[in-house]
Amino acid sequence: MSVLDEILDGVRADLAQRQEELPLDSLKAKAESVPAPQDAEAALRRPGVHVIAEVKRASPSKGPLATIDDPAALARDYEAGGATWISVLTEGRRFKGSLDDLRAVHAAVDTPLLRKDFVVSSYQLWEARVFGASAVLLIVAALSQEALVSLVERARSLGLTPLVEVHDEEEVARALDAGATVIGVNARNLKTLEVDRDTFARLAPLIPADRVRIAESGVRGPHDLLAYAGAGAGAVLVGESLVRGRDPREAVADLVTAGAHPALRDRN
Ligand SMILES: O=C(O)c1ccccc1NCC(=O)[C@H](O)[C@H](O)COP(=O)(O)O
Repeated sequence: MSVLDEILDGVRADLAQRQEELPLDSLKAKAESVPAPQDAEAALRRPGVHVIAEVKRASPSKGPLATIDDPAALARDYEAGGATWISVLTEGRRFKGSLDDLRAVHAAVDTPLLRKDFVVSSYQLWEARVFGASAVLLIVAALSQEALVSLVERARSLGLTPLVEVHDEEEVARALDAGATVIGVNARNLKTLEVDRDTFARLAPLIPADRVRIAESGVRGPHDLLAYAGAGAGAVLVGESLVRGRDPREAVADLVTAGAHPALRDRN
């Protein structure tokens, strides 16, 4: 069984429990009192190469990364550093995240939030909406094409920006067929968990320039942002190097400064 399959088994079990505790109709009723999400895609379409900073405690590839007792404080640092989006991992078993983290971060910052999880059901989109996300991750490798198309449409109908994640040529074609306008190329191979930063340069030419192209994983500092930008990235998604670093605000600010270089400004 692949790592992704193992993660998905746990996600489905946890989801079934939450659905039992709070039926979909009750969840939908909660959404009525939550303000509309921000236009997260528009934020990424402003000039420059954007930084998506991730609240990430642990991962299947590295195990524990950082304690993060106060995700809201970390998110405030990311916002002060100039992050365009903040990604909040909500998967509990392997990444040690939670919807409570998303709620806490939402209460603390104005920056658009990405619910970073393994979405397999529209129930999770409603959760994302209720807990304050403006965007959701949809991983092509985790979904049938029918489910992907349906979740992209449903996310948009809830005002959420779908970030559709791909790992190879076939998945790029599936993302485009599903109508994805924000596409993330994850350099982390979900079978081996190895990071190959060249994946973005290989796949980016297959993604039309009118889509937002996000380079995910393996960003260690401004030099990696600039390399991804040179290959066509409009944004980078960064987790480990920020949560393990000495000063997350400064680390985000350094990336944001690199992404705002005049040579990169008019590319989006
Ligand atoms: O990070 C992992 O080990 C991982 C394993 C299996 C599926 C997804 C995984 N990571 C999710 C991510 O996409 C990253 O958290 C994100 O791109 C940030 O990457 P990094 O800056 O390398 O922490």
